[in-house]
Amino acid sequence: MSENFTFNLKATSGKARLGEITMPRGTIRTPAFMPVGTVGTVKAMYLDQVKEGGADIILGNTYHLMLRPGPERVARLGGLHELIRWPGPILTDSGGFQVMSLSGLRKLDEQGVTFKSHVDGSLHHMSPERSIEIQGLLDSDIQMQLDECVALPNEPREIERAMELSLRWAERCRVAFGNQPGKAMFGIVQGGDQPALRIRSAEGLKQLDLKGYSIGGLAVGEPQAVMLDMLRITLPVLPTEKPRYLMGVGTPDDMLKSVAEGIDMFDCVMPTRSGRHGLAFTRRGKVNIRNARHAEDMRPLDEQSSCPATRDYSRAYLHHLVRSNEALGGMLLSWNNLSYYQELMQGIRQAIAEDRFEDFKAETIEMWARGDI
Ligand SMILES: CNc1nc2cc(C(N)=O)ccc2[nH]1
Repeated sequence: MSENFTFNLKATSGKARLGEITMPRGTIRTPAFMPVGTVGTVKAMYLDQVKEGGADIILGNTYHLMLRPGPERVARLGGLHELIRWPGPILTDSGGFQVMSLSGLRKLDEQGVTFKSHVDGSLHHMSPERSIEIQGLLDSDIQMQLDECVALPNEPREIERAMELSLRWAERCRVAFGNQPGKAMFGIVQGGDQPALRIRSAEGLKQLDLKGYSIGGLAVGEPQAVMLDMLRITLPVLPTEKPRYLMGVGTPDDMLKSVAEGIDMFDCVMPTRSGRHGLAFTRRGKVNIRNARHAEDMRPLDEQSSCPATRDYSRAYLHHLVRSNEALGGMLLSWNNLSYYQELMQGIRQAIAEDRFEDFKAETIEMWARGDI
């Protein structure tokens, strides 16, 4: 534990980095995968399971929490950690991405965004300052600047406009965040698939001397090769002694290749969302448990796993639960998938510690290439 936010780079293997973020609420082993706790719950999971499964930190979505239960109410109830009973670090996004993807966006200008709630149609305005205020009311440990993330492909002029606006909002968020020793505010690099804009965004954020840097504006429809190219362009510009967080990513393949470029933190709804839809992630690839071929297969997903959902339940039973739309189906597969994601992150950290990450990456991708088993 530390009364401050510190990042300790412990080892490298190529460009892959092994590190630790220490904060008052706990230590985050990096590379880290952050389960998404959208509205104060990692869907279909008990947070004890999330913790025991290896997660050091979870993510909360500001957009959802500001609409329900509301930031002032969460503050009255003692903050998000108290409310949801998660004692470890929580990272909150700014709300910007989901305002633009989920709400009825009404207006976006220099001051911020005005939008209609997808819950009850009520009108809301969020400025950079209000986003930081909300994240403070939630008692968030790592807070994100408000930014504008544009979809790809897109016009370079539009990408540039959104990137420059996000840079100005980063400065306003930095001022609004002030000085909170045990907490951090991360800037978000934008710039789409335009190398010069990515560099300008990263250079601009570096001037703000932030505690960490997110790579935004990716995993929004572009090919994986474009995403990786943007990492190769952006990461060398950022300070090596600060953590880098790739937002919304991703599949095991995405994460392995992004760690190889120097990413330290990930978040993605993939393991939980796909678990609820019957897709299991295992060491030997994906298993679509809805497929009829599992109907009488009494093998577990992986008898060698330490996760009860993976080791103790037959595919036949999982198939039955998912086909019957039973809640337990999504619960067991979410548990399996998060367990696999954390097992993968632990394998990544161990491989970097032993300077054999490239081999680990190749072996893991090859195991996956064999596909459904
Ligand atoms: C699922 N893909 C994804 N891309 C993201 C980009 C951002 C961003 N702020 O640029 C946030 C969340 C994101 N999720």
